[in-house]
Amino acid sequence: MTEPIKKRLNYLSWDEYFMAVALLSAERSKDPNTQVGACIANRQNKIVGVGYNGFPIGCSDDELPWDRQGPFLTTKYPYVCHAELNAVLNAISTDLSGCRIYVGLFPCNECTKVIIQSGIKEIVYLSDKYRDSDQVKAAKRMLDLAGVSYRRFIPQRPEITLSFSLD
Ligand SMILES: O=c1ccn([C@H]2C[C@H](O)[C@@H](COP(=O)(O)O)O2)c(=O)[nH]1
Ligand SMILES: [Zn+2]
Repeated sequence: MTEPIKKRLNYLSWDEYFMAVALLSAERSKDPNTQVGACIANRQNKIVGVGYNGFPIGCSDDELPWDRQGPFLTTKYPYVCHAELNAVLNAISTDLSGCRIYVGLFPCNECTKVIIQSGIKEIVYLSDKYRDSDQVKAAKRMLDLAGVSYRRFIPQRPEITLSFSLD
Protein backbone atom coordinates (compact mmCIF):
# COMPACT_ATOMS: atom_id res chain seq x y z
CA MET A 1 0.00 0.00 0.00
CA THR A 2 1.29 3.49 -0.80
CA GLU A 3 1.02 6.14 1.91
CA PRO A 4 -1.64 8.82 1.26
CA ILE A 5 -0.16 12.14 0.22
CA LYS A 6 -0.15 14.51 3.17
CA LYS A 7 -1.12 18.15 2.92
CA ARG A 8 1.60 20.75 2.59
CA LEU A 9 2.50 22.13 6.02
CA ASN A 10 4.52 25.21 5.12
CA TYR A 11 1.52 27.20 3.92
CA LEU A 12 1.01 30.81 5.00
CA SER A 13 -1.14 31.59 8.03
CA TRP A 14 -3.89 34.16 7.48
CA ASP A 15 -1.82 36.78 9.30
CA GLU A 16 1.22 36.02 7.15
CA TYR A 17 -0.86 36.08 3.99
CA PHE A 18 -2.52 39.45 4.66
CA MET A 19 0.67 41.07 5.93
CA ALA A 20 2.51 39.79 2.86
CA VAL A 21 -0.17 41.35 0.63
CA ALA A 22 0.27 44.62 2.52
CA LEU A 23 4.04 44.47 2.05
CA LEU A 24 3.71 43.56 -1.63
CA SER A 25 1.36 46.51 -2.12
CA ALA A 26 3.97 48.76 -0.50
CA GLU A 27 6.31 47.83 -3.33
CA ARG A 28 4.08 49.98 -5.59
CA SER A 29 4.91 53.08 -3.54
CA LYS A 30 7.22 55.68 -5.07
CA ASP A 31 8.06 57.23 -1.71
CA PRO A 32 11.86 56.99 -1.57
CA ASN A 33 11.95 56.92 2.23
CA THR A 34 9.00 54.95 3.61
CA GLN A 35 6.85 52.58 1.58
CA VAL A 36 3.62 51.63 3.33
CA GLY A 37 1.06 49.05 2.24
CA ALA A 38 -2.30 48.11 3.73
CA CYS A 39 -4.58 45.12 3.27
CA ILE A 40 -8.12 44.89 4.67
CA ALA A 41 -9.59 41.46 5.37
CA ASN A 42 -13.17 40.76 6.39
CA ARG A 43 -14.55 38.25 8.90
CA GLN A 44 -14.52 35.54 6.24
CA ASN A 45 -10.81 36.17 5.60
CA LYS A 46 -11.54 37.67 2.21
CA ILE A 47 -9.46 40.62 1.05
CA VAL A 48 -11.78 43.59 0.55
CA GLY A 49 -9.29 46.41 -0.01
CA VAL A 50 -5.62 47.16 -0.55
CA GLY A 51 -3.63 50.37 -0.82
CA TYR A 52 -0.23 52.01 -0.59
CA ASN A 53 1.06 55.53 -0.06
CA GLY A 54 1.18 57.74 -3.11
CA PHE A 55 0.01 61.00 -4.59
CA PRO A 56 -3.66 61.45 -5.50
CA ILE A 57 -4.99 60.28 -8.86
CA GLY A 58 -4.10 62.80 -11.56
CA CYS A 59 -1.34 64.41 -9.51
CA SER A 60 1.84 63.63 -11.40
CA ASP A 61 4.66 62.02 -9.47
CA ASP A 62 6.96 64.23 -11.50
CA GLU A 63 5.27 67.45 -10.37
CA LEU A 64 5.04 66.92 -6.62
CA PRO A 65 7.97 66.71 -4.20
CA TRP A 66 9.19 63.68 -2.26
CA ASP A 67 11.24 65.81 0.13
CA ARG A 68 10.88 65.29 3.86
CA GLN A 69 12.30 68.60 5.01
CA GLY A 70 11.91 72.25 4.12
CA PRO A 71 8.87 74.52 3.94
CA PHE A 72 5.70 72.43 4.30
CA LEU A 73 4.49 73.00 0.74
CA THR A 74 7.81 71.84 -0.68
CA THR A 75 7.60 68.47 1.11
CA LYS A 76 5.55 65.36 0.32
CA TYR A 77 3.47 65.60 3.49
CA PRO A 78 0.60 67.83 2.32
CA TYR A 79 0.13 65.78 -0.85
CA VAL A 80 0.64 62.08 -0.18
CA CYS A 81 -2.37 59.81 0.36
CA HIS A 82 -1.63 57.33 3.10
CA ALA A 83 -1.85 53.60 2.50
CA GLU A 84 -4.69 53.04 4.96
CA LEU A 85 -6.80 55.81 3.43
CA ASN A 86 -6.27 54.35 -0.03
CA ALA A 87 -7.12 50.83 1.18
CA VAL A 88 -10.39 52.05 2.71
CA LEU A 89 -11.25 54.13 -0.38
CA ASN A 90 -10.38 51.19 -2.65
CA ALA A 91 -12.50 48.78 -0.61
CA ILE A 92 -15.46 47.06 -2.18
CA SER A 93 -17.79 48.44 0.50
CA THR A 94 -17.91 51.55 2.64
CA ASP A 95 -19.03 49.39 5.56
CA LEU A 96 -15.94 47.60 6.85
CA SER A 97 -17.53 46.51 10.12
CA GLY A 98 -15.57 43.79 11.85
CA CYS A 99 -12.71 43.90 9.32
CA ARG A 100 -8.99 43.81 10.12
CA ILE A 101 -6.41 46.06 8.50
CA TYR A 102 -2.84 44.83 8.04
CA VAL A 103 -0.29 47.61 7.71
CA GLY A 104 3.46 47.82 7.42
CA LEU A 105 3.55 50.92 9.66
CA PHE A 106 1.41 51.88 12.64
CA PRO A 107 -1.30 54.25 11.35
CA CYS A 108 -1.03 57.99 11.93
CA ASN A 109 -3.84 59.92 13.64
CA GLU A 110 -5.51 60.85 10.34
CA CYS A 111 -5.59 57.26 9.10
CA THR A 112 -6.79 56.19 12.52
CA LYS A 113 -9.85 58.41 12.19
CA VAL A 114 -10.62 56.83 8.82
CA ILE A 115 -10.09 53.33 10.24
CA ILE A 116 -12.40 53.97 13.19
CA GLN A 117 -15.13 55.56 11.06
CA SER A 118 -15.04 52.69 8.56
CA GLY A 119 -15.89 50.12 11.24
CA ILE A 120 -12.56 48.27 11.13
CA LYS A 121 -12.13 46.51 14.45
CA GLU A 122 -8.48 45.45 14.50
CA ILE A 123 -5.14 46.78 13.28
CA VAL A 124 -2.24 44.39 12.73
CA TYR A 125 1.00 46.29 12.18
CA LEU A 126 4.63 45.48 11.57
CA SER A 127 6.68 48.59 12.33
CA ASP A 128 5.95 51.15 15.04
CA LYS A 129 8.96 53.31 14.18
CA TYR A 130 7.06 56.55 14.82
CA ARG A 131 5.74 55.40 18.21
CA ASP A 132 7.17 58.49 19.95
CA SER A 133 5.45 60.94 17.59
CA ASP A 134 2.40 62.94 18.64
CA GLN A 135 0.52 61.50 15.65
CA VAL A 136 0.90 57.93 16.82
CA LYS A 137 0.23 58.87 20.45
CA ALA A 138 -3.02 60.55 19.35
CA ALA A 139 -3.82 57.52 17.18
CA LYS A 140 -3.49 55.12 20.11
CA ARG A 141 -5.56 57.38 22.35
CA MET A 142 -8.41 57.36 19.82
CA LEU A 143 -8.15 53.62 19.19
CA ASP A 144 -8.32 52.89 22.93
CA LEU A 145 -11.38 55.11 23.31
CA ALA A 146 -13.10 53.63 20.26
CA GLY A 147 -12.38 50.04 21.24
CA VAL A 148 -10.38 49.27 18.12
CA SER A 149 -7.67 46.76 19.01
CA TYR A 150 -4.14 46.74 17.66
CA ARG A 151 -1.40 44.16 17.81
CA ARG A 152 2.07 43.81 16.39
CA PHE A 153 2.59 41.15 13.76
CA ILE A 154 5.25 38.81 15.10
CA PRO A 155 6.91 37.04 12.16
CA GLN A 156 7.28 33.29 12.42
CA ARG A 157 9.59 33.22 9.40
CA PRO A 158 12.20 35.78 8.33
CA GLU A 159 10.99 36.19 4.75
CA ILE A 160 8.72 34.94 1.99
CA THR A 161 10.32 34.52 -1.42
CA LEU A 162 8.41 35.00 -4.65
CA SER A 163 9.80 33.77 -7.93
CA PHE A 164 8.72 34.64 -11.46
CA SER A 165 10.53 31.67 -12.91
CA LEU A 166 8.15 29.16 -14.50
CA ASP A 167 9.71 25.87 -13.45
O1 LIG B 1 -0.37 56.22 8.62
C1 LIG B 1 0.51 56.41 7.75
C2 LIG B 1 1.61 57.20 7.99
C3 LIG B 1 2.47 57.46 6.97
N1 LIG B 1 2.26 56.96 5.74
C4 LIG B 1 3.16 57.30 4.66
C5 LIG B 1 3.19 58.77 4.33
C6 LIG B 1 4.57 58.97 3.79
O2 LIG B 1 4.55 58.67 2.38
C7 LIG B 1 5.39 57.91 4.52
C8 LIG B 1 6.14 58.47 5.71
O3 LIG B 1 7.27 59.12 5.24
P1 LIG B 1 8.51 59.43 6.20
O4 LIG B 1 9.61 59.83 5.25
O5 LIG B 1 8.85 58.18 6.96
O6 LIG B 1 8.10 60.54 7.12
O7 LIG B 1 4.47 56.96 5.03
C9 LIG B 1 1.20 56.12 5.51
O8 LIG B 1 0.99 55.63 4.37
N2 LIG B 1 0.36 55.84 6.53
ZN1 LIG C 1 -1.78 57.98 7.92
